[in-house]
Amino acid sequence: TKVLQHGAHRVGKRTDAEMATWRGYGLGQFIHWGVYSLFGGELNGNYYNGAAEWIRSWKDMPHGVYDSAYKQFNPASFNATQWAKMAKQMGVRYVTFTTKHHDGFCLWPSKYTDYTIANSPYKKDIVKQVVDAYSKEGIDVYLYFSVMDWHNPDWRYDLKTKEDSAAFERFKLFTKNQLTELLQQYPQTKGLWFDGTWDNSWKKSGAFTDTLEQYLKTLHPGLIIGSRFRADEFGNRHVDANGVLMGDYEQGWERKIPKTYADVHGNDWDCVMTIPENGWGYQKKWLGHWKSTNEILEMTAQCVSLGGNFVLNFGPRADGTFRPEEVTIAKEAGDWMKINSAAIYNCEYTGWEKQDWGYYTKKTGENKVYMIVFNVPVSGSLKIKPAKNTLVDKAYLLTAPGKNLSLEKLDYGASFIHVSSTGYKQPFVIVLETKEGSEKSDEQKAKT
Ligand SMILES: COc1ccc([C@H]2[C@H](O)[C@H](O)[C@H](C)N2C)cc1
Repeated sequence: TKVLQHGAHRVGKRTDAEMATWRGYGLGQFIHWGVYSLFGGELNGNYYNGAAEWIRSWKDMPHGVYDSAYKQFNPASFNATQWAKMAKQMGVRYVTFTTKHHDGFCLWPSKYTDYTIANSPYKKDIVKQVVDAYSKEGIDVYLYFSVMDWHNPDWRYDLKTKEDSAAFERFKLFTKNQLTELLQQYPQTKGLWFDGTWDNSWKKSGAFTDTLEQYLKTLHPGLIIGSRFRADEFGNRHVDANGVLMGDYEQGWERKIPKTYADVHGNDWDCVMTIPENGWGYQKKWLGHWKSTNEILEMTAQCVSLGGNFVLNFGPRADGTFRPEEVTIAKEAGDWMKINSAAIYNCEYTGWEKQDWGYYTKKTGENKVYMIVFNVPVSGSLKIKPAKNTLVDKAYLLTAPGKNLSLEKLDYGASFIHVSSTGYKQPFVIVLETKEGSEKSDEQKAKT
């Protein structure tokens, strides 16, 4: 391994209480809201076929039109308490909210630029309202912050000239100042979700990113920052030149979910996902497929079964209301979570051999394994194969703890659990209470 000045300063997961809380969230909400929500991916009847929050970069969008649109931002229907209650009902345990996206518009009254909510017709501090309302509902708040800032004249994609470097020095100070005011104004914040850090200018600022991350964690002990923030002194991102993760969790799972446990490399991680195929800000027209509640529940189970969290994005309209599809998904997912969240909250990877019927999760620190069943085979026989030296003491439906299900022993330490093979409209959970021990062979039994 190389000796790095600005590589990872920790190998392996964080072991503190704040990170243990993060690890147990299971389900989160992302919210993208800003000036881009006014356009909803459309201008003069034409639709931008990229992600709606990127519409300023569309060739058909005059920068002047976009950059003056904030003068129309006045969300009359915005009610942070209603947002937080919808999220609470859905069963999310953390929310990540856009304070400033790539367009540079600040949803808090930043002292370091005029391009903020304070100079919009709405005037009031949106970040504060969101932080306060979600914290009041017991949902932890994380703040999304885009380093790349298309509005700030000192932003640079690369550092080619002395002038570039002089401008970027000013930009780095601007960034540090804005992050300082976010942590000081909204101290309930549990972490920062960085974006817009893939350009050469940032990759060439490895030492700065290291110093800044340490400064932020000194300013706010326990702060959680993922692997999208740092660069090492060679411009590596996410993992340093020695292949060690730089950040408190792997933050690369954007609209994709790891296939196997090996893919997560023993890191903490979460997956951030859109309901439509792409697009995070409000889009008037969702192009292509958008996910059903059962698909979203399956992604949630899949992530938790591989030791991660699942974070679903909502893109409210400029007026502060949500699309009917989003309201429905929050309600339906919440109804399922109300009954089944034991299999999601504070659960982790079991290491048992994955079966076709669905996903295993394990309650952290307890001898309880959950089967989250999505695909009942035509036989109605659910095969389970506990890890070595683990026996199943009893099995029962999470919704019927008094009625033990019968386990038919098979060879090689496997068993069948027989359930009805029809009539399922949504996933269900079977609880397996486990104990240490190994299958006694018949002759072993005969001896005792
Ligand atoms: C270059 O491809 C990108 C760049 C940035 C993104 C941004 C989205 O705008 C959204 O904020 C998402 C969380 N982020 C990764 C998505 C794809």
